[in-house]
Amino acid sequence: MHRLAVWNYIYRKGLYALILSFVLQDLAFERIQGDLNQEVSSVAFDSREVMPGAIFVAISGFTVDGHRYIPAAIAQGASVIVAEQPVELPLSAPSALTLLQVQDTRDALARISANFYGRPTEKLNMVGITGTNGKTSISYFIKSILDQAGQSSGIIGTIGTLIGEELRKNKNTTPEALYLQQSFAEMAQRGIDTCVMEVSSHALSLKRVAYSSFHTGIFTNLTPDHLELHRSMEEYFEAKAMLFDMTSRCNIINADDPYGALLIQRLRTRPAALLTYGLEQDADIYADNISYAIDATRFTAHTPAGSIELEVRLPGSIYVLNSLAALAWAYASGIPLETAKAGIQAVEGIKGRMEVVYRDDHNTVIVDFAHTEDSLEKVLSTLRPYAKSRIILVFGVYAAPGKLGLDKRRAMGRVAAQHADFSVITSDNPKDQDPDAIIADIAAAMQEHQGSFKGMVDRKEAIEYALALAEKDDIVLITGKGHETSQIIGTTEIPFHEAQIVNDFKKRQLLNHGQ
Ligand SMILES: CC(=O)N[C@H]1[C@@H](OP(=O)(O)OP(=O)(O)OC[C@H]2O[C@@H](n3ccc(=O)[nH]c3=O)[C@H](O)[C@@H]2O)O[C@H](CO)[C@@H](O)[C@@H]1O[C@H](C)C(=O)N[C@@H](C)C(=O)N[C@H](CCC(=O)O)C(=O)O
Repeated sequence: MHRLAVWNYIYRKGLYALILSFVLQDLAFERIQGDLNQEVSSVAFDSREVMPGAIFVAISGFTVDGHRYIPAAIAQGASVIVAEQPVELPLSAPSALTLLQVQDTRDALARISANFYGRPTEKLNMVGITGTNGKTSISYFIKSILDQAGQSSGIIGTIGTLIGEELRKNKNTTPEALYLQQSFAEMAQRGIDTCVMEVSSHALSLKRVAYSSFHTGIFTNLTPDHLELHRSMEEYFEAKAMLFDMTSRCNIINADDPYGALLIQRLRTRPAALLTYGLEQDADIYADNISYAIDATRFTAHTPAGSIELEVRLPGSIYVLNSLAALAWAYASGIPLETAKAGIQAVEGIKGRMEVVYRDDHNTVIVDFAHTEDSLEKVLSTLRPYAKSRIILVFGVYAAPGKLGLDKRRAMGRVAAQHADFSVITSDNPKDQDPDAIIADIAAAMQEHQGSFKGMVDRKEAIEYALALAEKDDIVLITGKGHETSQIIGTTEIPFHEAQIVNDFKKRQLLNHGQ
């Protein structure tokens, strides 16, 4: 049974008497038809997950209209329908069915889910992290600090939802409101103190985190990404800024980022405390004496509570900044600096973040999540001082529509041509787009900028080609969204494990050389 169904089942069979009017608290309606005093068993926004006695919330989606599935939801046993469009109930609908019309069903889903699970964020120390880059590593650093401090934590983000030792995969970085509230409730029920979560701009715009309360908000930076949803950088910024309307205790902002500086101005007058971090001395938490090596970055971190020497086992200034954000959070939470230091230093590597997946006397192979021109440029320029010879890059551009997609391919091609010594252009979650056409667009941009490259549609073959090409002291860098555990080609999700492909190839290579 789906885990949500199990959870809903527990609620249904448990001590909770969930009366509809209780679940609908603080929700405004445009139309009410039916009984509000009935018991409800569960909440669903997907007809395929409806259980008998469920509230079905119809979402007008980007691909299909959820209102179309109301008859299916009723057939599955839904006893309450929440819609944002006028709805004609099928003649076969039971007379006891309640129909509610609201202005915005995404907003209603968030409110209903929070009420259904007992407003669990009020029982947790909630830390929300937003920004284009750095969210995942900051959440790892904070979790590790909490481990050192002997406090329990849960994580929600790119890696999935981690509750105790159990890691569940998420469809989205920040899941839909229903799944979120369910996870929060589970954390609260298990006595977890702190929930550290990545809050995407999609989640903020699409109200996935509405009616959640956060003690702390952290802002990392803003660079062009997801402009297919937000249309402009201003809109993207305003989406991210929404998190800070929900924070009650502390806002921690990267002062080095221009959008961070803008946010700092805006947050100065808010009741929540404001802490800034950055590489410049005018930030509240800052770093100096930075020394970079491929295995570790060492620096002195300064906080209002004193200074400490830190060693972060990840290359580049970006991880100095991300560890400063975690340090700022520890300082704001009253955690001793030595405990924070131990926590930060205990993080040995982060999946998909400059992750060294293979290293021997000849080569280093690194996998990174970079999938925007800005992050690709950052990763390549971070690695450059460490590269004794060439950087061979394997990359592609994930499916993005129209002009936006074309601009992205051109920009990524330019960055690769300017910063890598050789590139293998390949597929990166092309979804329903033609991978050959994507590669051709990138190749044209690389040619324009005098880059050396080869195009290969099959990502596995592309990785193996780059590995075979690598000579002594070359770094092979594999970037993109496809580093996760699957690729989406057409509508099929294909399992894909880059670290494994690299290690299998290297094993074969060693065997072939008789070693
Ligand atoms: C653009 C976007 O955010 N889309 C999300 C949206 O999809 P959608 O609106 O297209 O949904 P839809 O397929 O049209 O369906 C509409 C409704 O009909 C329902 N339905 C559908 C079929 C059916 O048989 N019965 C039924 O009831 C669906 O459950 C849904 O409620 O609602 C879906 C269900 O909640 C999400 O999974 C989906 O995220 C997709 C997978 C996605 O790729 N989102 C990305 C863009 C995203 O959110 N990214 C951010 C940031 C990532 C990062 O930078 O880290 C994230 O937080 O992940």
